[in-house]
Amino acid sequence: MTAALRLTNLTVSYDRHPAVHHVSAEIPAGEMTAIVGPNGAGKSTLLKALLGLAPRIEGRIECTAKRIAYLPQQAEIDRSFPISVLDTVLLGRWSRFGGFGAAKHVDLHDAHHAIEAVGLGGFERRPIDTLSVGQFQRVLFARLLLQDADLVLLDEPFAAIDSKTVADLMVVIRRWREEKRTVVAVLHDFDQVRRDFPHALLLARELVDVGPTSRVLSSENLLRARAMAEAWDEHAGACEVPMRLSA
Ligand SMILES: Nc1ncnc2c1ncn2[C@@H]1O[C@H](COP(=O)(O)OP(=O)(O)OP(=O)(O)O)[C@@H](O)[C@H]1O
Repeated sequence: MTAALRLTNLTVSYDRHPAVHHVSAEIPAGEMTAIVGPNGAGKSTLLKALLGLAPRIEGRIECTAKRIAYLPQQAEIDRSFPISVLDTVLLGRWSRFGGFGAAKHVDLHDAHHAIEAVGLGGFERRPIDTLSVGQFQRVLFARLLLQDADLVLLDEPFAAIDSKTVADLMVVIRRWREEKRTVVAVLHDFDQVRRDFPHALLLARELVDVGPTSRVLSSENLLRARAMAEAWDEHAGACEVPMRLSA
């Protein structure tokens, strides 16, 4: 197995309180991996650490991907400003045309294509604050398509999304896999994970298991994850390196 991501003894903390603790794991390249675990298990924090967005990271993250795309939870996105569907999707190319550059013909072509691919043809001029949650999630997927990343990180992509939209967006995710891109998604629906994601990482602040989904989501592991999450001391401090006494 080629690893897209290798985590070694990764600890991520907020204000010196660890949210993810001593995690070592490999995520296979070109595969679909689900990150699962109870509420507050550290799943979103782990994704943010992979992007370098977490405040304090110890341990090691090795990543073979050149381009990473990230879909945050919808609740974290402010869509109250007046920007159209097309312009939002074009932001996926922002790193190529820069803050003051104009989108090229090819970018516009790809944006229209991506909007069609997520089933939103005809919505190009609609302001994003007029869209339903499911329609807006389609827009965000179209933006991911434009990013052309080899590692795609999705944080709860299907929260509050109906089954038709989930099915349509799963088509996009499966296509990424066929194109040998690596997909890592935080998910809560175990049935969906068992059905669609061959690999899983079960987190309860610490790693419970990582590997084939059928093994990782065993009832023993799920019970263990729940017990570990319930026993976690929210106020625990960061591990201190023992002070060495000099003679
Ligand atoms: N910005 C932050 N500042 C301080 N603590 C935070 C911050 N973000 C998350 N935490 C804490 O880190 C812990 C892990 O949170 P995280 O959001 O990573 O869990 P999660 O597994 O994604 O949860 P959920 O399934 O509920 O979305 C929680 O105790 C949370 O309160």
